[in-house]
Amino acid sequence: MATFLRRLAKTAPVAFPHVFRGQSKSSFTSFRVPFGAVAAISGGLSYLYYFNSPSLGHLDQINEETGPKVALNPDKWIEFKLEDRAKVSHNADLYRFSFDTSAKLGLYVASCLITRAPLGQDAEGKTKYVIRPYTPISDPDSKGYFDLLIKVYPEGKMSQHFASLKPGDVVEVKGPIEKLRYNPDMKKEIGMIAGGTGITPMLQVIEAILKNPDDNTKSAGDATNVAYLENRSTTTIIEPHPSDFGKHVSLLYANVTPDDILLKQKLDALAASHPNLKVFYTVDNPSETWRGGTGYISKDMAVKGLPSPSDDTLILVCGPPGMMKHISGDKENRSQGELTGILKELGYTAEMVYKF
Ligand SMILES: Cc1cc2nc3c(=O)[nH]c(=O)nc-3n(C[C@H](O)[C@H](O)[C@H](O)COP(=O)(O)OP(=O)(O)OC[C@H]3O[C@@H](n4cnc5c(N)ncnc54)[C@H](O)[C@@H]3O)c2cc1C
Repeated sequence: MATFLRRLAKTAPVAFPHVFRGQSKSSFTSFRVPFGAVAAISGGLSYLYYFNSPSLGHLDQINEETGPKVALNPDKWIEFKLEDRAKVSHNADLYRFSFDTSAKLGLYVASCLITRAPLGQDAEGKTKYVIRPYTPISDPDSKGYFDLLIKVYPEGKMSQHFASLKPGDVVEVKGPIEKLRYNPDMKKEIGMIAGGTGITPMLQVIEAILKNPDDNTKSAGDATNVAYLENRSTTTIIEPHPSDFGKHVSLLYANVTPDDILLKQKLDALAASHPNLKVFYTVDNPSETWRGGTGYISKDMAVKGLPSPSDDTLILVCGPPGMMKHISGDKENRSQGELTGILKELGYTAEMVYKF
């Protein structure tokens, strides 16, 4: 685990006087990865649930006869142990959870999971829970661990719960929750628009497209995506899946300030080592040295940065409600909702757009 943190530290542009909450047995290394501070994604799943009858499963309930050994169960809450955590920015933390090292998490690209935490008791003395979805940023093929990157809200019920966790604590998780099911033969041109923590599902898709199926270092036990990226961006020639070969991916990523950009160094290194990936950043409040775009994602940015409307184009959108309204219209309950906003005005159709 210390290796994980050390490697992650090396990707950081600036050393940061870290504050690790809680007590860790590991010897942490200071690091900082800029992280988006745009309001967290909200949507159909991002509301408060209260449950009174917990149905808790355990990792030993994995059924090895039904297929590959996976840790997640869509019908049971499973306890996952927090292995380690690290401060990523002024308001975001990276959490690594561990499980049976011979099992995969059971996530596919792109999906999320739901977490729940006890939140007091109801009038009858039964436990109430807060439930929130999160999108792991670790490789779905990794065995024995998964990583969550979570922005902390001062009054946020679940993010404050995460902020209080220390290694050894457990979190109850259920999933996967199906979102877009990516497959290499889907579309040739992939465009992405993300705001703040909306980058997390995009990372899953980007990594799936750029992934080399023969490269075993990707699933090495102690390697995060970030650490793996560091290795492969300097020493490894990437051979994409045949159907992903030549696929173009362009990402427009909006944040409030340059320091809020999540995993910028990782995205930059991926783009530098993969000519078929283009990343464009825009921020509301640029610094004096900022060289990216300024302001909300505009029609002009979309025209220049995204693949044109076509049957072979897919545009993925994920961000806070205001951004979704501006870009594509928000989701409605659990459906995609009507396509509106600048994507509609630019000639994209509902079939060409997926809202996370
Ligand atoms: C599919 C999906 C995937 C997601 N993946 C991620 C991820 O990978 N990482 C991540 O960080 N987030 C992710 N999110 C967002 C996440 O689910 C939570 O919404 C987020 O962490 C905030 O939850 P919370 O309980 O901490 O905050 P909440 O308690 O829901 O509060 C959120 C904010 O609203 C404010 N607020 C709360 N109640 C009120 C009120 N009554 N009036 C005014 N303001 C109020 C709070 O002060 C806080 O600022 C995802 C969301 C979705 C839908």
